[in-house]
Amino acid sequence: MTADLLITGISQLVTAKGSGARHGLAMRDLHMMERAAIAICNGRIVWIGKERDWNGEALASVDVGNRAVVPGLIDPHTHAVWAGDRLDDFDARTSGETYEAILAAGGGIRRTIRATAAATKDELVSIAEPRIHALLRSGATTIEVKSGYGFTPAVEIAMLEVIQALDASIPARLLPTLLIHIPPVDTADRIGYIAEMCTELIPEVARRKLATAVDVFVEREAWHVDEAALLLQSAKQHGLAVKLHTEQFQRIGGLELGLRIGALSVDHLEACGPDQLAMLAASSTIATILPGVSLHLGIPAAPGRQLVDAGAAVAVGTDLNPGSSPLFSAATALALAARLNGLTAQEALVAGTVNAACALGLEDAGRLEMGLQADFLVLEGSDWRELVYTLGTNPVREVWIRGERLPA
Ligand SMILES: N=CN[C@@H](CCC(=O)O)C(=O)O
Ligand SMILES: [Fe+3]
Ligand SMILES: [Zn+2]
Repeated sequence: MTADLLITGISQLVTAKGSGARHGLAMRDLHMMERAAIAICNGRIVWIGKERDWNGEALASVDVGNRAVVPGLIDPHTHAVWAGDRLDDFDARTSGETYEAILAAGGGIRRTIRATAAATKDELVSIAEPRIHALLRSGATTIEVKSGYGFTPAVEIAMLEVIQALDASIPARLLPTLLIHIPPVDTADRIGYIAEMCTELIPEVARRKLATAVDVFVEREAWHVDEAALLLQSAKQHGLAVKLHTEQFQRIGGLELGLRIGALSVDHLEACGPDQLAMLAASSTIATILPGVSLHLGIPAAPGRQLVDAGAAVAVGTDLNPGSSPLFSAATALALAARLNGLTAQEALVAGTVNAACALGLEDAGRLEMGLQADFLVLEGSDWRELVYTLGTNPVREVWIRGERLPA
């Protein structure tokens, strides 16, 4: 066999094997190979095995110096494109105000919507670029990015075009989601707004392939279940996958709607109750938990441990956004999931790789296997568990995408 490149000096190569989401305790089934090597051709993995078993020819080789290698992480939930800041909200919250009260008073997400509408597309690209780079440096080689700070169809489309432009200029793969975030303040306008989304925005997004999924925020201060159902049904009619932000603060039926409608994922789940665990476990919907939100807002952590024990397929994301989770590291999201949500290191790695890929409808990502794209991380240490153990510094030494190392 001839390869373009052979990666050697791998102390441990750790990956889930085989496609599909891992449910429950199967989230601990990782495959570990010591003193491994990876052969790459045209950006794809053509061989993985023990270094001593390689008998092909490689045009070049790189010795990673006795370090652990894991698949590139998948961040399945971010709002990385926004303008302005939420520092005044942060001041208010650290002085005792709640996130929901700030939102109800016209601040919070609405403040970011005003700032984002006032920015040009070029400005949004240049503000968001360093954020995506931070996620990439932290190990995320595939990143979902939501719109949702646009509000009007024109600005939502502009946000999705910004994500498209970022995707073209950054080596990470970006997956765009149309987020129908919050309703107009005036109750009387809600029905008209939903109609506009269903007849104008969603069809245009589907026609122009500007997003692969539609997400709706179900919450007392956002959309109610019957409203979300209309929006998500329209998404499905137009061939788009669906997702929900749900059970963040209140239980108002969003999770049940998500399962009924066949959502790819239900995200947040901080308020998910014990009676909902089995329902989620019996479904193919991924439970995406976002520990940065619990840390930043001081709200209860989603019951990650209970979800896994009940048999659900759990994914972890940063939820990078200015209001509820200014978390710029996918590796730290895994580290927090172990501390706040009770996942083991093994479960956290599966949650941040294969299961996160499934939350985005991707079958071909989050694993190191022959035939798949060579997206992987070389860690600083020789024991892969440092990825989930480390806090406050980057455990990721090198990020490789399509068989190429990103410049440091
Ligand atoms: N929960 C609603 N949406 C975002 C927060 C957006 C914001 O506060 O700007 C979230 O995922 O938490
Ligand atoms: Fe969120
Ligand atoms: Zn979110």
